[in-house]
Amino acid sequence: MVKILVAGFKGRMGNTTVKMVLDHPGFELAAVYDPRAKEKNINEIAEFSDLDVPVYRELTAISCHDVDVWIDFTSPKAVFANAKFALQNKISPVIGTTGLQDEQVAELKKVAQQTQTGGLIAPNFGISAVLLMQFAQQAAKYLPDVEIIEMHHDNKLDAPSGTALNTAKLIAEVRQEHYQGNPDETEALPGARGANYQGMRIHSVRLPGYVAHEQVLFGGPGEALTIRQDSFDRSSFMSGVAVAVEKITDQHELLVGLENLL
Ligand SMILES: NC(=O)C1=CN([C@@H]2O[C@H](COP(=O)(O)OP(=O)(O)OC[C@H]3O[C@@H](n4cnc5c(N)ncnc54)[C@H](OP(=O)(O)O)[C@@H]3O)[C@@H](O)[C@H]2O)C=CC1
Ligand SMILES: O=C(O)C1=N[C@H](C(=O)O)C[C@H](O)C1
Repeated sequence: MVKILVAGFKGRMGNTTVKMVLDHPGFELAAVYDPRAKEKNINEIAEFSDLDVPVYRELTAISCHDVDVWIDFTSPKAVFANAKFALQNKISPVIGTTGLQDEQVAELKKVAQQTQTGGLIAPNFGISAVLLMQFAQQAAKYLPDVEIIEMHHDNKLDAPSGTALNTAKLIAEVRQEHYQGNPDETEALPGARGANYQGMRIHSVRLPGYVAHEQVLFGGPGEALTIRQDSFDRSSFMSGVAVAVEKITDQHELLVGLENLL
C-alpha cells in the first residue's frame, strides 16, 4: 500500500484527490493537512464520516514514518514550505500547486538530491495539457511567433497559470527570443497586449463556469495553427496524479513535468 497525505484536502482539487485516493486500489489515505482545519479527524466531515484519518494542522506534528507520498494542492504561498518539509523527511512530494518560483524549484531539487528522495512538480496532470505542451514546443520550431491564451475559473489565485508559464518556457527552449507585433505599438489600456515572457504574450481569462483551458496560437506568413486543450472537470487531473503516486517513490530526484513519468 502507498501511504498518502493530501495537503489542501478541503480545496477543490484536494477534495477530488481524497476521493481518488480512497477509490484507488493500492492507495491508503494516511493523513490530511491544512493549517486552518478545525477538525482533528476527517470523520468530522459528513461525507467522510466512516473514515479514520488524522487531520494535521502543523507540519511538525505529522507522523512522517506513516507517509510515503505527499500530494499538494494548496496555494502558491504554501507550496514551497510544504514541499521542502516533505523532501527533508523523505516523503515523496507530488506537487500540483502552481506558483513556485524558479529559485524555489532549484532549492527543492537540492534538498531532493541531499535526501535522495523522488518528487514531482507537475504544472498540469491532465494528459490533454501535457500533450498540448509537447505539441506546442514542436510547432514553435517551425512557427516561432506565438501567443498563449489561458482560461480558468474566477477563483484562481495565480496568473498566468502554471500550465501557460510552463508552455512558454518549453517554447523558449526551442526558439530565439524576439519581439512580436509592431515595434511601434502602444497600449491604450495597460495590459492590453498581455504578459510578456521572452517576447511571447500570455493572456489570462478568468470567468465563472470555466475550469481550465488553454490555447496556443501560432502565426506564420499566410497561415495559422491553434492548439487547444480543455479540462471540463477536475476528474481530468486524477489519472495523472495516480500515475505520479505509483511511480514517484522509485525516483531519487525532483522532476518537473508529468511527461517524465509517462
Ligand atoms: N497541476 C495540476 O494539474 C493542477 C493544479 N492546480 C493548482 O492546485 C492549487 C489548488 O487549486 P484549488 O484546489 O483549485 O484551490 P483551492 O483554493 O480550492 O484549495 C486550496 C486549499 O489549500 C488550503 N491551504 C492553504 N494553505 C495551506 C497550507 N499551508 N497547507 C495545506 N493546505 C493549505 C486552502 O485552505 P483555505 O481555503 O483555508 O486557505 C484550500 O482548502 C492551485 O495552485 C492550482 O493552480 C489545480 C488544478 C490542477
Ligand atoms: O487553478 C487551476 O484550476 C489550475 N491550475 C493549474 C495551472 O495553473 O496551470 C493547472 C490547471 O490549469 C488548473
